[in-house]
Amino acid sequence: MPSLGRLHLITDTRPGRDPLGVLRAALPVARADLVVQVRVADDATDREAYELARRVVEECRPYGACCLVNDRLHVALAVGAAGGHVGADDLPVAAARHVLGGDAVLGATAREPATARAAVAAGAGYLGVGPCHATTTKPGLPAPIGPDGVRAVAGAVTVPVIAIGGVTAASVPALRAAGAYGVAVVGALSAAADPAHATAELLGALTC
Ligand SMILES: Cc1ncc(COP(=O)(O)OP(=O)(O)O)c(N)n1
Ligand SMILES: Cc1ncsc1CCOP(=O)(O)O
Ligand SMILES: [Mg+2]
Repeated sequence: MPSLGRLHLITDTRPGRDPLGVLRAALPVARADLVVQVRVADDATDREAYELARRVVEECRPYGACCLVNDRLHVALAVGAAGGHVGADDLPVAAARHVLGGDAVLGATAREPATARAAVAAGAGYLGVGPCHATTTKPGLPAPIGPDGVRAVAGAVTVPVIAIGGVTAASVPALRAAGAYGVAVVGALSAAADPAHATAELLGALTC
């Protein structure tokens, strides 16, 4: 199985955003280093999630980039995505692994070492850890854990840790130094004036 990409682009489907446009800008720059997580609003229909995920899988294929689907694992299976990501309000990790099968990529959200270890024991292949920094992208999140929180989780598991929440190219070095394997971003690419350039900056920070 190819190694997990280090830059996770999470789709931004809020009004005024252009998730496929951002993806088309990022793909030629990041290629197989890119993981695209299809994330739609909670009130989006399954059909809307399916149509977006289907197009993301098609766009990713020529570049060898990996497409994951957030929360809706039946959509992941339906479009032939590489896997999915689950958190506390979604299927439990063991159930998600059962649904996706042993070879799929499965990520789980964790903020603390104990939950991180439990998620890995239940079948998670990577962990999304955060919020690392303040973000307005998702309301109602707990307080940011910062690089120290990332260090605590990364020290407790052997699977890749993907730092999420308010991540910018400027914050990547400290997160990497804390043990993050990669980062997941919404706003850093979706709100960028030049998403291709922003992708190159994030990748540069991740690989130096
Ligand atoms: C890489 C990554 N990490 C964390 C999350 C958050 O997942 P979750 O806690 O289930 O929240 P929602 O994204 O479903 O609102 C993620 N999606 N990706
Ligand atoms: C879905 C999610 N879970 C924790 S932070 C976050 C949103 C991250 O978005 P941004 O990169 O714009 O801060
Ligand atoms: Mg979720």
